[in-house]
Amino acid sequence: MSSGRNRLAKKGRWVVKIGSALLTDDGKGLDQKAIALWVDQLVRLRAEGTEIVLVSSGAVAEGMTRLGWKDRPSEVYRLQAAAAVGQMGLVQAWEAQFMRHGIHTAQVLLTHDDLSNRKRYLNARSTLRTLIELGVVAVINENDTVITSEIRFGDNDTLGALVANAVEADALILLTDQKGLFDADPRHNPDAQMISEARAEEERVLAVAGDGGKLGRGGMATKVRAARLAARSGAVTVIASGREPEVLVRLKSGEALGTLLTPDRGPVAARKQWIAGHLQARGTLVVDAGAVSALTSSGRSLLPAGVVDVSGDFSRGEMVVVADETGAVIARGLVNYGADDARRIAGKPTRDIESILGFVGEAELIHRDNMVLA
Ligand SMILES: Nc1ncnc2c1ncn2[C@@H]1O[C@H](COP(=O)(O)OP(=O)(O)O)[C@@H](O)[C@H]1O
Ligand SMILES: N[C@@H](CCC(=O)OP(=O)(O)O)C(=O)O
Repeated sequence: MSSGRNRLAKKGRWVVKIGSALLTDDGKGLDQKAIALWVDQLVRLRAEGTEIVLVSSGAVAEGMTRLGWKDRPSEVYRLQAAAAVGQMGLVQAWEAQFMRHGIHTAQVLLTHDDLSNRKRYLNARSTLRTLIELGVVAVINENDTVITSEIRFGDNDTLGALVANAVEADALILLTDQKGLFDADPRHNPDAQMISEARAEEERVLAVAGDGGKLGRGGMATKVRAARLAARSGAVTVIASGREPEVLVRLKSGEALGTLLTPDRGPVAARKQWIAGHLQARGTLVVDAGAVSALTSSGRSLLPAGVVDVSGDFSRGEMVVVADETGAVIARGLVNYGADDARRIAGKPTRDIESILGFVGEAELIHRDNMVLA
């Protein structure tokens, strides 16, 4: 088994994204039988220790069916209205199927901005991680009411990748209506061959990926781009057919189904680069010797108690530098509290956060997962 396939066989966290064509049987209405079968598989994976987050498309397609529309409208406001109608059916279908197994689901509607803006990213991340801890399956879709470009291009693949980044998933599984990525679009080239495994960054992989079908979807191009995004936090991506019997369970057992797209870096290195890469530091937290040792020797999160000084003007989710009392930079990370709140809780025990601020966002000022040591 290749090392990428091997990663799928381990316990881990999967983001499973199911596309519109599959969910609605190519626009004919929600395929309840297929949904029941995917849920049975997801429940088995969970029982074996895999954590699952679901990204479900299909709101526009289901809304069109419910409203009796034959053709996908080009007006964005009509697409948004259709999505609002269809989303009702979508969440009902997932909830009913998971309830058969006594598993709670949660509806989460997100935009790409929510996962790019640092503050909202941290908020979405905390909610999703809490749902995972509670054993609830999040059913995520785009918040189509407030977005325009994503709905025009029909792209939940990117959303799946951003979610994979946010929850630090080990794998992003893109279930679609083809067996995988072919070296040419099989709708137009009957001789096209499937690519079983490649690096997400390989040029040829993006070069062969074409657009989607009549439901106005992103096609393979958005899937390959999603794999590249997912690779930023070290996740592997699989593009596979949701119609393949037991596809999820078989992937988990390491079977070489679909196309596996692998990251160039391991999860830790990829994530560190992602945090450090694009952001400018907005402030500095000066920490005492105890905190320096907790961060550098014990790999701990930064608690307010160890902070002796806060400078700069930053908001929750922005990047700050952590320095020791001589000014040497120890780490960088995404801060859980804005500058004013950070100043008020600096030097205080975590248990006092609530009485000082009137709420507790997080116990840490910077969680170790959001921190890169210098
Ligand atoms: N190289 C390729 N290999 C496989 N499918 C391709 C390729 N290029 C384009 N496609 C098209 O991409 C479609 C899947 O993408 P899309 O319709 O957006 O699905 P989903 O709704 O599942 O996201 C396939 O039906 C296929 O026609
Ligand atoms: N969020 C919208 C559009 C998403 C979409 O079409 O994505 P996909 O079918 O996965 O390429 C929906 O639920 O219909």
